[in-house]
Amino acid sequence: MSRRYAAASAAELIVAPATGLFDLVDPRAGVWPTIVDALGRAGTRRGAGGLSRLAVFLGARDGSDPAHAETAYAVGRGLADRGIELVYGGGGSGLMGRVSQGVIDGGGRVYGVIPRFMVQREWGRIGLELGVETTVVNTMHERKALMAERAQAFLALPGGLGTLEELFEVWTWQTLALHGKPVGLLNTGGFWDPLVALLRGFADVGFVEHDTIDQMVVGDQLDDVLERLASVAAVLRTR
Ligand SMILES: C/C(=C\CNc1ncnc2c1ncn2[C@@H]1O[C@H](COP(=O)(O)O)[C@@H](O)[C@H]1O)CO
Repeated sequence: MSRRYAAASAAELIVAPATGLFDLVDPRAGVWPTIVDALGRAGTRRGAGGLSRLAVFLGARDGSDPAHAETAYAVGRGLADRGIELVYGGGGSGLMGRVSQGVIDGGGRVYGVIPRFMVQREWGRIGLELGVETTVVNTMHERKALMAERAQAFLALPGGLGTLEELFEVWTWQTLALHGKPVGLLNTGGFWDPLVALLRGFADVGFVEHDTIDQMVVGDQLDDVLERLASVAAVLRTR
């Protein structure tokens, strides 16, 4: 628990005693990135168009195509290079483990939010690594709310039911104007093409706005996707 700030009532902050820095940081106050930047660990480049905290939703499994694991790791390295904090579900397995390992290896920042029952099942990222901050919450709902609050934009990589659930929740909240944060799909190997086609079909028959789908950033290059997320964020901010 933070000394200067009360952590979210239902959340319990795990601190890294090796640094002692986390004691002074409210996970939601944005102080942590400032401290890390001051220490010069976060790289020299600011995130594309000012994005500095990105939530990534992705599989707790690797899937059968090794390209997805490679991409997830590369995305982690890419976020570290750009000084963008990874906000994610705190897991250590599958693509979740890969992306967070990429960030750690690149010397970047990881902010994980994981429900207690997953920690008890040892699904969380193990160990207290430099640059990794983990918040343990009581429920899946609290986890998603905290991630959504912390991140400035959302990006889905390949995954399964959990990934879809997380993606659709933040996307639905955006259409309801509960937040103005952009949502994107990293379309490695055309993974998301069937979903986009399905949703375009929904729009054709009047259940989804075409604009809603057009605003979703879909691309297979991280640089391009990050730039477009930052542009959409600027547009949504003006609404
Ligand atoms: C599947 C295996 C272990 C499960 N470990 C998980 N660790 C963390 N988070 C998980 C885990 N399983 C499901 N989740 C939740 O769904 C999201 C990703 O799920 P998907 O269904 O794989 O897309 C994740 O963010 C969690 O919400 C053993 O291999």
